[in-house]
Amino acid sequence: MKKSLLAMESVTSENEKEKEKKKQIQEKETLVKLLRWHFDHPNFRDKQLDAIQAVLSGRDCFCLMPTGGGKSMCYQIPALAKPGIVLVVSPLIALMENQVMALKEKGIAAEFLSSTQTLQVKNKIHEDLDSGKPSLRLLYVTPELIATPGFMSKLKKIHSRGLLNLIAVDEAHCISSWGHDFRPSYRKLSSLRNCLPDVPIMALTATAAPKVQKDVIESLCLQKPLVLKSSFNRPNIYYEVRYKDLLDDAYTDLSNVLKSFGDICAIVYCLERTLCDELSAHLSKNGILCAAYHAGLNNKLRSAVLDNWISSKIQVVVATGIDRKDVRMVCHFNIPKSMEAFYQESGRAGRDQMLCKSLLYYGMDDRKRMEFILSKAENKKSESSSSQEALSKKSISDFKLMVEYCEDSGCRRKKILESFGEQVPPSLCKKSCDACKHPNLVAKNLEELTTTCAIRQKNSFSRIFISSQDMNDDRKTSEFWNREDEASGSEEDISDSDDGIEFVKSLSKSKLSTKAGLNAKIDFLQRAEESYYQTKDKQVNKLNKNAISESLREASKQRLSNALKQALQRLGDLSIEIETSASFLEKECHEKYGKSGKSFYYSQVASTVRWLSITDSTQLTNRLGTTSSSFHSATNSCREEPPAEPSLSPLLDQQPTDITDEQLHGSTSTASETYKSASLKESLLVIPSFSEFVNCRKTKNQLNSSQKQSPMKNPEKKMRLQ
Ligand SMILES: Nc1ncnc2c1ncn2[C@@H]1O[C@H](COP(=O)(O)OP(=O)(O)OP(=O)(O)O)[C@@H](O)[C@H]1O
Ligand SMILES: [Mg+2]
Repeated sequence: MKKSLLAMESVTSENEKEKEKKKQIQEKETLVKLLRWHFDHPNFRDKQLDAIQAVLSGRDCFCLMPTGGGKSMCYQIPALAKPGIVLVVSPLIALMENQVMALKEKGIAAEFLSSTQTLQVKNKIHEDLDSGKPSLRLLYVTPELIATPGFMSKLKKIHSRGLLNLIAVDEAHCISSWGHDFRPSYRKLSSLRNCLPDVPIMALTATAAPKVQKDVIESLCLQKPLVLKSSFNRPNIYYEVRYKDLLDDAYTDLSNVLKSFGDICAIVYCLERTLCDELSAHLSKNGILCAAYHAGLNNKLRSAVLDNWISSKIQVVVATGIDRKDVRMVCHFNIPKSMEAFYQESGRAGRDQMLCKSLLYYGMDDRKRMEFILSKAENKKSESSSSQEALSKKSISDFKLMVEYCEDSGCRRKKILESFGEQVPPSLCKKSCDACKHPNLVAKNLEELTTTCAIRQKNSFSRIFISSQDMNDDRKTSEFWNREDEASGSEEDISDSDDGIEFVKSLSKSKLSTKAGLNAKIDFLQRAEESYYQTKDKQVNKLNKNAISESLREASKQRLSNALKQALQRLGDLSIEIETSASFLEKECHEKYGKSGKSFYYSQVASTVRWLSITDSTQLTNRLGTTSSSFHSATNSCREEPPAEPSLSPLLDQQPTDITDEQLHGSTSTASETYKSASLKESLLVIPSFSEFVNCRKTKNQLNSSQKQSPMKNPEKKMRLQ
């Protein structure tokens, strides 16, 4: 009896299992059909289906996938699988706009609510939500909106009608103060579970730090969530670092890189809005279709830039946060503050899985500036609480990892993945970073960087970097004015700014009104700069620090002499007297930049060293022979021509394949640029000081406005006016 009962039970459970299995297969088929029908993708990617099935069954889910891994699909498909609404919380208005636009193009009813919309549009969305049968499937909102009592009661009403299927918290790492992108407003999302207890929550992020993961799960009160993790490797991204201190001009270098890629779509990240604007202006001047995009622009202009970029009318955006799937290159013009931030931003490239490139411009001044900002934050936080102090210590150690990424000669990919705790087999990179592809060149650049910095540290102060001492003076903190603007945005507006900028705000005690116009700001900056240099110059005169000392000149001569020796080894014996030639070259540098200060002088020496490492015998003898007696005998006139411009595999790597690393001594420029620069220019462009730059801009502005004012200068306008 007992036996047969057991047998009966087992038959029943077998049947149930079968039924369950069948149901699952059917459900999977339905979901795949939805994916194919709406998105044209043949199949789900790794872990997507598990995530979708979990939330459809009412379970919470924590979804950790790399950038571009397809996280959005994990909440977009559930929105289509049953009637009702999926609420998506997103930190960036640009991301919301972008996704909503893409969904609408596919005929999917999606909207977003933010302060950027007109009242009319907002009212229409609210009407739909209040109706018995809303047509909306996906509603994107900012975390600030969730926190408003009015909106929360609306959500409760929708839920009471059984229409709220899922809450997806995108970029969920923003909730954690341990993350790279902490947004206090995200903290308010913890009320979601209390107010809407039985609505499944899905947290999505590409941030891998275990502490952040734990924090996200706890803060959102996820209950027994299905935790899904994928590898963070982005095999389609080629990683490269260029060293600003070894380049003649990073602006021009970037401009050349972008031009050499043709009409690709790119994002350039900058630390500050002013730099965004300046860089964008520089690139535009060089014929690159480009625009600045940041929270400082008015809504209309931001939308216009976004539209133009998405519709390919512009090629490059110089941005603080923006998205498109066919981005072929992401450039960081300043070092990011952490590996997480870098991974997230560089990951905006190649979301279509095609080859793409991450290019980081690393500069010592940028590094020092970031270190200063972080240490200032640490000082401030250590005065408040111990948890805050721990946090800022973490920021500093996070930044160290980023510096290692730039200053270490090892595989860049390995560095990224290991910083997220992933085990990396040596075969993983497959030469898809500059350190693996050109180890000798990278090592050489790093060596030169070390020398450059050592000498600079010893002998000069930079005219660009404002040292920590100087930062205590109000007049000298002016370069952070743009951050103050950023913080002045309305709460709901943010979504493109960084909540974690308070420490910078506190630095920026400038007396300048945040509402001041551009010209007022330029005037202010100019006065600040003048006073800065007046004070500095007084100090310098007193201590005679700015003079290019004999010992610095001697060190430069030595450097040039070493570079010359290497050049002669490479080119064969040209019977050049090394010491005399080195003196001649040093004198040239001194004559050109001796009066402009050490940085300029030193940069000219560095440039000459680089030139020596790639020049050919004809160019060398011409430069030395015509003006110096150092060239003693006829040169080997049958020397080979410099190599023809190599054919570039533009996205993966710009180094020529037929030239060894050893031949490319010391240059981070592309081979083509290097050869061009060797043959075309023997002298550096004169770099204007900030004042010169501002004056030139002012004159231009005045000219423009006087042209505008004078009808005679614009006959077309005059005719129209008449
Ligand atoms: N199953 C799939 N098959 C093919 N392509 C897919 C699939 N799922 C998503 N994609 C595509 O992958 C790209 C990246 O997707 P998505 O924007 O969702 O990534 P993400 O993980 O949210 O990245 P990020 O962290 O940068 O926000 C999109 O172009 C999307 O259409
Ligand atoms: Mg995403």
